[in-house]
Amino acid sequence: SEAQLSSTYYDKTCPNALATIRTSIRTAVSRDPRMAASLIRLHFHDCFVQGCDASILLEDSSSITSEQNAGPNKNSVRGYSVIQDAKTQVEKVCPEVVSCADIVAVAARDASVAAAGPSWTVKLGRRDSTTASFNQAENDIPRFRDGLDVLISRFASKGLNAREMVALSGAHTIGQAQCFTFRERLYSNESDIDAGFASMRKGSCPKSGNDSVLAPLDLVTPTLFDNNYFKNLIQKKGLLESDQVLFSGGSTESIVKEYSESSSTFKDDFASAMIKMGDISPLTGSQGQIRKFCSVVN
Ligand code: HEM
Ligand SMILES: [Ca+2]
Ligand SMILES: [Ca+2]
Repeated sequence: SEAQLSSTYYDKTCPNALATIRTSIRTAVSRDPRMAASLIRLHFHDCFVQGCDASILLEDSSSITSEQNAGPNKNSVRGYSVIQDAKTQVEKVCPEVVSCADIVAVAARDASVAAAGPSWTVKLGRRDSTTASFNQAENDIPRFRDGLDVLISRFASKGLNAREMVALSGAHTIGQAQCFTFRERLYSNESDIDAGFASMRKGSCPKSGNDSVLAPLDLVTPTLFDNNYFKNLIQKKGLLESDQVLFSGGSTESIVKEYSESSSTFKDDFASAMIKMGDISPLTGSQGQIRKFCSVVN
């Protein structure tokens, strides 16, 4: 008899929670448009490690080995301070009521809306962990060199099917990636990369050069949450190997094609899949705690 998340969870205890978070996220995205992408990714990397429990926000301490230093996160995940800023505003109106985990989930939705992506009703009532798992962050978060079968099984182990995985990967319709994440794909003489696209990207990502130079994950509409990501894949212009592998002769090709032809199908499925991802093993009831500061256990 586990407690369920509910969209009305704070209606009585903090009626202004959602409006307060929204204002905070809108301000952050208007200052730095890329933050919309970064906040969606932050929720993903939280939920894939111990569930959606704000474990990713905990910093190193005597009792915590931070997930922030794990391979997929280090010098890569952004937005920690944006979440803390929203938490600070929420604490002013309702101290010690709203979890950091819920703020991350709401921020991801508000970020999607800010980038002209879909909206959805966020379920609430997650509590914050008192632990983090560096090892799970190393082992469970998908990697950019993963093949299709590995990707499918990683998502399956979190309760998400292949169609949901393809929809969620559509988050790469916005945001940026560093050179080291796609360099091998550019120089490996693969047949599944468009030659013109490869030579364009080689310009700013030479064989031996600055690893951290950025390129847009969607070359056509990098700040707009649309279905162009899927059109790119059909043209062999996916940036990461883990992007292109979704349209490379495997079982997910028909889903990519479907999303490339219907923006509304993609957006509806993305919203549903984000709700399902937000449901990954939440702490509820008396489990965990409501942190006072998102980066430390009370
Ligand atoms: C399918 C497996 C996935 C892999 C292997 C993957 C990998 C990556 C990598 C390597 C980057 C660039 C990081 C960097 O260069 O610092 C990135 C960026 C990003 N990822 Fe994913 N990702 C996956 C799925 C997802 C999902 C499910 C979401 C969200 C629902 C997501 C959202 C994003 C966003 C929005 C960015 C851009 C972030 C920014 O600009 O700050 N990704 N991803
Ligand atoms: Ca987590
Ligand atoms: Ca786009």
